[in-house]
Amino acid sequence: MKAASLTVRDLSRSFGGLRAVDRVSFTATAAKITTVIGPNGAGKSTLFNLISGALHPDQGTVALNDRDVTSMSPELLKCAGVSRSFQITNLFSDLTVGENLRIAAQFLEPARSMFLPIRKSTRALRKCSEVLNRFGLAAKAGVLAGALSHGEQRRLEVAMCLASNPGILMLDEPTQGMSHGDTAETAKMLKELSKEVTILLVEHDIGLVMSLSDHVVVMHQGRKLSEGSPAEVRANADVQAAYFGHH
Ligand SMILES: Nc1ncnc2c1ncn2[C@@H]1O[C@H](COP(=O)(O)OP(=O)(O)OP(=O)(O)O)[C@@H](O)[C@H]1O
Repeated sequence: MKAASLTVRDLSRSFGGLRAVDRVSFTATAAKITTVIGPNGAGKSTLFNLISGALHPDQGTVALNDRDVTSMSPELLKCAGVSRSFQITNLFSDLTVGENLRIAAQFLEPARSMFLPIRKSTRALRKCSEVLNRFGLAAKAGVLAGALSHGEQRRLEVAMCLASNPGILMLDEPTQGMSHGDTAETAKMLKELSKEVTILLVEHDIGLVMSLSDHVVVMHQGRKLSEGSPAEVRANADVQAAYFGHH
């Protein structure tokens, strides 16, 4: 799929009396990196859950290109082109790197291919080898996912998201727990990927956010406090007070 744009309008969700996400609107432009930031409890994960279908909004819409995808199940959203990785490691640790990718790429095949020998799943197999090479994992194809380093596991998660050929890739803290070197390498890879797939991130590492993002959405207490280029957001007085903690 070609890189898609994602537009969120007036999205809201409460838990009891708490408005975790309060009328948030923004657009993740096609083939760009948009990052959602904000202090703990700002509503970033809830927003991601609303967009990716894990939670239903009380109000508001989510559109992929011009198609309304509000409240679609995560499975249908994946068919529509939204692929999401999670903060928690989401791999089959007893399967090899290649097998994990094969499962993710099987999505590209018609359902009936489940009953055919694996070698007949040519699209999935081609995608696997492309993704293995691209993510520098080809030499590890036969290694159990559980035996990879933390950085490699996170890389495999992103690779698995991409194996379904999405139009938008949603990543929740893709560099969490990574070494400095792995973080830099992942940043480079994401920048490269963003030429062909729209990327929507939640990220805490503010240095990374500023160097990597094309567009930043700042949340605070469920609301969108500000949005703009990294430089615009950094210069915004409200953001400085609420997020960076100075006035
Ligand atoms: N399932 C839930 N039930 C009740 N309250 C919830 C639920 N999920 C989130 N909240 C509350 O909604 C608010 C926003 O939480 P959310 O996890 O979306 O914030 P966040 O910005 O992702 O925080 P963090 O950076 O710590 O992950 C918080 O006050 C949280 O306690």
